[in-house]
Amino acid sequence: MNDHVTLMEVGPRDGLQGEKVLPVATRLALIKQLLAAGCRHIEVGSFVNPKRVPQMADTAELFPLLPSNTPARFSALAANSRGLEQALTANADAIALFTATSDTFCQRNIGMDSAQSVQQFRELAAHAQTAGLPVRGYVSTTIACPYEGKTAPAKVAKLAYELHHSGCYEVSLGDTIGVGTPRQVKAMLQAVLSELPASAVAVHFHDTYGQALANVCCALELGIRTVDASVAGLGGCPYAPGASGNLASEDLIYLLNGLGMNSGVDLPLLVAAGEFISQQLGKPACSKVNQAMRVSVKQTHSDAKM
Ligand SMILES: CC(C)(COP(=O)([O-])OP(=O)([O-])OC[C@H]1O[C@@H](n2cnc3c(N)ncnc32)[C@H](O)[C@@H]1OP(=O)([O-])[O-])[C@@H](O)C(=O)NCCC(=O)NCCSC(=O)C[C@@](C)(O)CC(=O)[O-]
Repeated sequence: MNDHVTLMEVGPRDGLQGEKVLPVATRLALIKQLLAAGCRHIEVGSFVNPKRVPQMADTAELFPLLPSNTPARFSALAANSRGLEQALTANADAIALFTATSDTFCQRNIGMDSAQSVQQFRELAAHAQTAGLPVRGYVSTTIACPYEGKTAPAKVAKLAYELHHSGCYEVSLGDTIGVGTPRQVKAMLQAVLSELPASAVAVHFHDTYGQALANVCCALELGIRTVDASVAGLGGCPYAPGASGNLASEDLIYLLNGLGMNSGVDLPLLVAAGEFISQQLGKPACSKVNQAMRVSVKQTHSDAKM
């Protein structure tokens, strides 16, 4: 059994896109802390319409400031050909492209239906590969859509197959509004794994109903070894009403450590990164691990006073 699990740290993109606008220097400081904690796959930002997602407006300024002497891979999300050109100019290490099972969600998010977005996806993926840029694909609303309801697993499998065959090295399956439970997630993943090898699949859970870690266990049992998560549990798609933050990276690493699985990520340093960004946002970190550690630190301090 392969005991290594890759954390795809999406906090600087998926996490921060749903929070208040932060300066580039703060986004950079977060990324440096994530690097120090051992994160090696970081989605740094997105190249989209800044009027629609102002939190990601300065991603082009952020890229040249990233450390160059690191084994980490810095990726960016793009929603159209202009975004792809920006990612190429920025020398991103990889590009993340996006589609969803739901026409309404696609329309609200990128102004086209699912079939049109797949067509655009193929064109962008071909262009990126010609330019030597690895492509990661997202399929959103894999369990349910906030506008259209439940998603059939066969629909997810068909889309995942199409993205994989358009050249994605990996397809990340998003439970965008975090409603899935392990039974539904298992059915969806089994459908996808009948078309794609587990090595080409990642999972991306939001934690709206507290099911994200249970769903990760389900994915691990099925052989999937890449998990997206966001430091401090930040985030959520601005076009998915009701979606709460992503699975917190700290909680994921705590789980993996407990299972004896290696991620290469240092939990205390990751917790520090979560505390840092939460302070910048003026709110407590959503991660259970951060909350537990704050309580135990307070307890130690009050014990010391006695
Ligand atoms: C797709 C677009 C860009 C189409 O953009 P549009 O606004 O729908 O229409 P447009 O193509 O006519 O462009 C309108 C304006 O945007 C500008 N524009 C257009 N493209 C760019 C660009 N790349 N960079 C900078 N500016 C751009 C363009 O120049 C124009 O400027 P104006 O004339 O009004 O001044 C837009 O709909 C958009 O930005 N959507 C936001 C998409 C987004 O970031 N969604 C959140 C990420 S997806 C997600 O979170 C889910 C995921 C991946 O995490 C997985 C999961 O949880 O399931």
